[in-house]
Amino acid sequence: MTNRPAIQIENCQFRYHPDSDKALLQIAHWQVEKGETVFVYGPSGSGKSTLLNLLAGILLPQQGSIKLDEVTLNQLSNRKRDAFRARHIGMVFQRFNLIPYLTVADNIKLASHFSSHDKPYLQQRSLELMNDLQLDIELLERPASQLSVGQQQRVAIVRALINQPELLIVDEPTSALDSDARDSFVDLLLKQVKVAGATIIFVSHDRSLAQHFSRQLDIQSFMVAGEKHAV
Ligand SMILES: Nc1ncnc2c1ncn2[C@@H]1O[C@H](COP(=O)(O)OP(=O)(O)OP(=O)(O)O)[C@@H](O)[C@H]1O
Repeated sequence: MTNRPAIQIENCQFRYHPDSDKALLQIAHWQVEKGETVFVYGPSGSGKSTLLNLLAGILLPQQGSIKLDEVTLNQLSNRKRDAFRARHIGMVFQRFNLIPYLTVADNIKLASHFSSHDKPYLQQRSLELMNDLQLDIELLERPASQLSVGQQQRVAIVRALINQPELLIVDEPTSALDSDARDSFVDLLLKQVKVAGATIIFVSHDRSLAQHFSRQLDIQSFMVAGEKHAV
C-alpha cells in the first residue's frame, strides 16, 4: 500500500475560461512518488501557481483526473475536498497568509483545526517545530505582523507542517530573501520534509535553488498539447 504514488495526474486539462479554445495546462501523464522533492520552474504567467492550486484541489480540471495517494480530488464533494486538503496537504504561499493581527500561536491553531490529533499533542508539536526551525518560543504570543519576513516564512512552515501532511505545496516563498538566507530557508524546509517522510512540490523563479531537490519540472512541458511527459 505504501507504494502508491503521492501524485498521479492523467489526461488533465485546465483552462480558466471554459470557452477558450486552448487549455492553459495539458498534462497527459505525471506521477510523483512518495518522498520525492520536486522543484517547479518556468516564466511568469506560465501556470506554476495554477498547477499548485490544482494539486490542492482549490481549482478543478475540466478534464482528466488528479489523484493524491489514490484519492481522486475531483470526485470528492466540496466539503470532503476541503477536509482532505486540511488533513493531508500543507501549503506555504507567496504571501504567507498569516493573519497579521493574530498571534503566531493563533495562526498555527487555525491550521490545526481539522487535525485528528488532540490539543496537548498539537501544542507539543508546534513547540518542537518552532525549535527545529530556530524560532524563539516567545514569538508565539506576538502578532504575526511584528515578525521579520524570515520569521514569518518559518512560522508559515510550522503552520504547514502542524498536521503532518503527506504533501507540502510551496509557492515562491523566498523572493524577499538574499541568496544565503534562501539556501538556508530551503535547507530547513527540506530537513523537516525528510523527517516527516512527506513529498514536496516547490515553485520558484530562482533556478539556483533547484540543486536542493531530487527532481525538476519545467512547467512549460505541461503547455504542449498531447505530449507525454517524461520528467
Ligand atoms: N483566476 C484567474 N482567472 C483567469 N486567469 C488567471 C487566473 N489566475 C491566473 N490566471 C492566468 O493564468 C496564467 C497562469 O497564471 P499562474 O499564476 O499560474 O502563473 P505563474 O507561473 O504562477 O506566474 P508567476 O510566476 O508570475 O507567479 C496567467 O496568464 C494568468 O494571467
